[in-house]
Amino acid sequence: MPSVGVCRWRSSPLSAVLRRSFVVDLLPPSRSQLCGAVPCDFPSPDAVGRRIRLLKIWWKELMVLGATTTAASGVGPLGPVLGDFPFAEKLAPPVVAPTPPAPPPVSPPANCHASRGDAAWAPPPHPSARRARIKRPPACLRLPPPHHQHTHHALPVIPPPRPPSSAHRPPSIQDRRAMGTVVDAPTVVTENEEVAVNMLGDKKVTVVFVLGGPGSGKGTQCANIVEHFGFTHLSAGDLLRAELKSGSENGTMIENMIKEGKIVPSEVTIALLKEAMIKNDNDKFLIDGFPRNEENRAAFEHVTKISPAFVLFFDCSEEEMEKRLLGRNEGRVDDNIETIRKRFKVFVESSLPVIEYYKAKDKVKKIDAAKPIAEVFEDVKAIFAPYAKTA
Ligand SMILES: Nc1ncnc2c1ncn2[C@@H]1O[C@H](COP(=O)(O)OP(=O)(O)O)[C@@H](O)[C@H]1O
Ligand SMILES: Nc1ccn([C@H]2C[C@H](O)[C@@H](COP(=O)(O)OP(=O)(O)O)O2)c(=O)n1
Repeated sequence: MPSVGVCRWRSSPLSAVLRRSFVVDLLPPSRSQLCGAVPCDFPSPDAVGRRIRLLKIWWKELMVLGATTTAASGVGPLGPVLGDFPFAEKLAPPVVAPTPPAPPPVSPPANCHASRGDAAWAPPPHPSARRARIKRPPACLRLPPPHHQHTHHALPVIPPPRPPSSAHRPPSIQDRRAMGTVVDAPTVVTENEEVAVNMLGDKKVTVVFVLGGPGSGKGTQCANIVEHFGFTHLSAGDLLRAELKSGSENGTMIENMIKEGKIVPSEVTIALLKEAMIKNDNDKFLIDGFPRNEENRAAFEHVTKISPAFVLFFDCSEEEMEKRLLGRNEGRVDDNIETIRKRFKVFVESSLPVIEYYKAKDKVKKIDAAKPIAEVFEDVKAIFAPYAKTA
């Protein structure tokens, strides 16, 4: 049994939309493997059904991880709280079959160019991973390429995005563990949806996602875009830092995630972004540093029904980004060499797949961000020309 499960209902002050969350925290050492929240918004009977389904899947994953359900922090044991789940039938813990013995080592297929020692190759999943709800791509395509330091970020060889269908979900925790990737972000089970209406209340919005590695110059160029093209800049990192300083109940969790270079649960970041967009009169937003993983992306689409006009991707070598971050001098707790390396790893493993997702939709505009600031902005300007202010 790896850890103690803590479960509670709580009201989120962050957003009227994410009113209630079913929160499950695993204490160390499993905290880094699984920590997150299933947003439970109940606008319609359909949505209730879907949430219950998601909750069941999540519950099973917890059980498979072997979480015990002991009460901790005075918030109550998992079972009784699940029993209180409004609208839900009782969610009995699934019977978990004993894990079969590990299969003998398998060599990569002849037509797979990666070698066994290569992170790009993964053996077929252990039978315990058979619960996967998605059709798995060929093993040799499953992982991003190995993480080399000081290299440009060629987009990883990953399977093309799944077609939008409620039958397809991001890989489960077991899938990711079977793949051998680090589960660096909490998992919210979300569905791929293509329901963009781009409306926030009665305002139609244009959103551009600004992505790139830490220190690639996203914030610097966003300031230029704001000045020349009338967008409002929303940095996910800045919003999270402001939230932690505000003394919010999520403050400690956010601080720890940032210090560790990890990605904060989507519901927190999305609520902050949504609130900021609603409060602002502008209808054109640069969302900087988000979505940082597939969970961020799918949850944002699900909650906001907003799809980006395009994704601005700042491509830069790690060597250059590291130099810039170490010279940034903004007093950030995560601009130290140890956390920087972790952030690079998270970027390659979790953020590049998001860029790949949008690339397949022909929505990525890639910029060579290694050039001097003014030259980078020349390239950015060409992309934003259609949004030139007409005053
Ligand atoms: N093209 C560039 N060339 C050199 N330094 C840059 C460039 N763009 C940004 N910087 C500097 O690098 C550091 C990181 O830039 P920043 O915009 O904060 O990156 P990000 O928002 O992507 O983390 C800052 O100190 C910034 O002044
Ligand atoms: N979508 C996001 C964006 C940022 N964060 C957290 C984790 C990131 O390492 C920190 C800092 O992000 P920020 O975008 O400000 O900084 P860098 O691009 O890494 O320089 O915030 C997050 O958890 N989720």
